[in-house]
Amino acid sequence: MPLVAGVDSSTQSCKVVVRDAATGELRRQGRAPHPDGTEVDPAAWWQALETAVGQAGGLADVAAVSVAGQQHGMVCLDDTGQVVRPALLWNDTRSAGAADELIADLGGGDAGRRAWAGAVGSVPVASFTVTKLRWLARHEPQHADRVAAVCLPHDWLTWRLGGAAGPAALATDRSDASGTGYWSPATGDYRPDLLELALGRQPAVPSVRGPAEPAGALPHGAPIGPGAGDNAAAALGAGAEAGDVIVSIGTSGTVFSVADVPTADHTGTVAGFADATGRYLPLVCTLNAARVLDAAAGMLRVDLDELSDLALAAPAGADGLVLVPYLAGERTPNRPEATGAVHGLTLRTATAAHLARAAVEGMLCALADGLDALRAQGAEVRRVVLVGGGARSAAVRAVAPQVFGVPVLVPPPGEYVADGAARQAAWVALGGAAPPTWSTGRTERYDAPEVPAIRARYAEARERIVDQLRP
Ligand SMILES: Nc1ncnc2c1ncn2[C@@H]1O[C@H](COP(=O)(O)OP(=O)(O)O)[C@@H](O)[C@H]1O
Ligand SMILES: O=C(CO)[C@@H](O)[C@H](O)COP(=O)(O)O
Repeated sequence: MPLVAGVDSSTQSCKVVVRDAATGELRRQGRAPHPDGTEVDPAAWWQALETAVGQAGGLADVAAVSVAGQQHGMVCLDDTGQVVRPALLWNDTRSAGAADELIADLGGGDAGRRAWAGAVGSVPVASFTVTKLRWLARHEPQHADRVAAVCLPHDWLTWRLGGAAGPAALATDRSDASGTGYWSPATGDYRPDLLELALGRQPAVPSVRGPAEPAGALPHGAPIGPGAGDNAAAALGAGAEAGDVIVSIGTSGTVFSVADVPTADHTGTVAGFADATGRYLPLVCTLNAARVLDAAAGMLRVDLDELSDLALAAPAGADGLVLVPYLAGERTPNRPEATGAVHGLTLRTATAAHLARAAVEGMLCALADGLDALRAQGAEVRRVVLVGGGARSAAVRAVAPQVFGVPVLVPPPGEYVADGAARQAAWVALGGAAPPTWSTGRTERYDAPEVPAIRARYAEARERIVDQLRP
């Protein structure tokens, strides 16, 4: 049977899987790290992709490949196809003021937010590409003037894989286009007026391909799929069906479900994205997820497994110790300048175990707020499927049902974003109305009685934070 490849160019690393197109059986894989920071030269992603592809045995024998990637990052190209400046990533908060300006431009306040939600399904926050373009126009006019085309990380890698034949060859898919802030999932069209509102003129943008429509070809002729934003690819990789709710704990924390109808939450909490199958992906995103565990482990000078053991040694609720996890500022709630906080320190709670537990609970409470927001948009949350690097933590798996109040299903540890990209590539290679059915293997189920006191105490602490010090 033919082989297919899937790529996940995520915030922290590039992962490549090569799988059997029909069965999904894993044949080869590779990975390479990305540089730290919220501003990255796209050349570093290309280098990591080449390394990871090399480790995975190359692409010469695959029948198709697809690239999934971190959403929203602004990659600007000049008229020769050169990158104008390093990409601003989804977790770069410098464009928070630009988001406010854009909302003001459409009427301000509630009216402005309703106008944006009606136009593109989402209200702009610093993460979205449209706000980064406005920031560029205001702060780096010399760069803004050179922008001939703007695209996203996965679009740029797809284009490079296909030979980079000029900006006109750029292509994307619905899911990633829906995170720009200038494409409407409800109508399937770009909003050139909003693009112009942001940058002052209309640069070229990638053409939006259908869910299994090729976006280019490898040198040996194998098609390159349209790719996807990483969350939409995770939904495809985990085999999510309409109604399933996924929580992904990576650099970002995301809470999303596959829906048959688009959403338009004017509060801005739920982003009304598109998915990778032709449906929709209402999504809540936090800036603080797995790295909260990394930071807690660093503070306690333990590794991630030891952090998990410590957290499980403390009681549920950590005797009232709460960690508010806004270490990178926050997007949901929209507090780009916020910092983290620890509340409830007493002689009893000032232990490593209590702090470890509070870090796990605080991160999960922020995601539980996301579940509530999805419910408010009509999602029925009967159970949660947990994926991402953070799902490897035994403490996260055990505590999640206590905080979420529903059973938690954990598929075997894996690269679900890269798998989703591979499944899309199989769809492109094999054709048909739907992607092939692949098994994700044995899912573990975690049940525990809900402990409402954890979220109640967190809700008390959540508002008591201070903003970052200005240098
Ligand atoms: N055993 C573990 N326990 C807790 N966190 C883990 C474990 N293994 C990996 N991680 C975390 O997973 C994160 C990377 O997850 P991943 O989903 O690959 O992120 P991204 O897609 O944003 O690059 C890292 O921050 C790392 O700390
Ligand atoms: O901004 C979002 C979703 O809107 C993030 O989910 C990014 O897509 C980055 O993802 P990870 O690297 O954390 O997986």
